[in-house]
Amino acid sequence: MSFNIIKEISVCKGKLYKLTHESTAVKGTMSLNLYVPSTASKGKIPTIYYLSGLTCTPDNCTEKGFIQFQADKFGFAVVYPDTSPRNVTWPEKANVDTNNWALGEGAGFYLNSDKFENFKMFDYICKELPESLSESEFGKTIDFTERKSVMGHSMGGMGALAFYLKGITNEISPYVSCSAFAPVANPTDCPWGVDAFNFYFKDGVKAGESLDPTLIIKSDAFKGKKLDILVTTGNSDPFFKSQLRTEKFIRAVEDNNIEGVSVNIEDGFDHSYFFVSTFVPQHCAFHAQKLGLI
Ligand SMILES: N[C@@H](CCC(=O)N[C@@H](CSC=O)C(=O)NCC(=O)O)C(=O)O
Repeated sequence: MSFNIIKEISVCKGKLYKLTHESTAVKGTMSLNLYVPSTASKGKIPTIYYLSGLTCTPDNCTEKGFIQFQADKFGFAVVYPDTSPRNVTWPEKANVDTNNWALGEGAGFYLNSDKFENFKMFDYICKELPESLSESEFGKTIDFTERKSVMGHSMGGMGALAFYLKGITNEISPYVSCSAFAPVANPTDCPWGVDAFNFYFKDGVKAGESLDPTLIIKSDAFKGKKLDILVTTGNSDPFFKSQLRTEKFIRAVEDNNIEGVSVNIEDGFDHSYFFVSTFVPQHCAFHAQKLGLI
């Protein structure tokens, strides 16, 4: 077994596994949570990967997202990865401000840094993690690699959108569907994204363009495409104007005549897990339908 089971917890009708494993991509020990639902289905159980936001560990959404109820209802497994490598030894000359919660640990931005060797979260989430999870290791047969969808919040919403779109163009193994809560939708044009790309890439923001959902979706490769994306953002989110750039994403979708992308701006909701958990049932039903579970 390549994963250490730190804890097995009864949650809803299924089991939550708190896991660690040694990652080659990030050159260190990574933590994650896995929820295995109660489903009695004979076929393989599909998987939703949940990508968290800035400052999160695998536990934030596990404890406050209430996805487990939906996983039992529809019959999917949920993988909650960490948001960065941990216990990083920074090069002295990098002069990293470890008090900045939007960079470094907890803020891996789902990219492959060419400045810091541990920060290869793109490779870790898209390749190493699904390929390392063995389908029969956790008591049921789970499809971690093919019948899979991706969901994320904020920085993780950016990751979810970028990964899904890169799957469509066959740069990585594809996801069936994508949903995002308050995603950082145009990171090359907001302070979190600009700071992160300048921090992680030698070429700064230019190198970040290939991970920017708004820039990807407005490219010729997506003209007139039919996609399966659901985005929900609250208009009382304190980051709505300064960081999320939802309106730029909507315009890119419209300008490129893309179908199958729903963006809902919900009145009065903020950026917290009160907001996320409110819309989790809707997002899970969307994925369940696309994954053929309903
Ligand atoms: N410094 C604050 C704010 C950090 C914050 O709001 N993080 C969000 C994601 S923001 C974009 O990626 C989050 O998910 N926080 C965790 C939670 O459980 O709410 C702080 O440290 O709270």
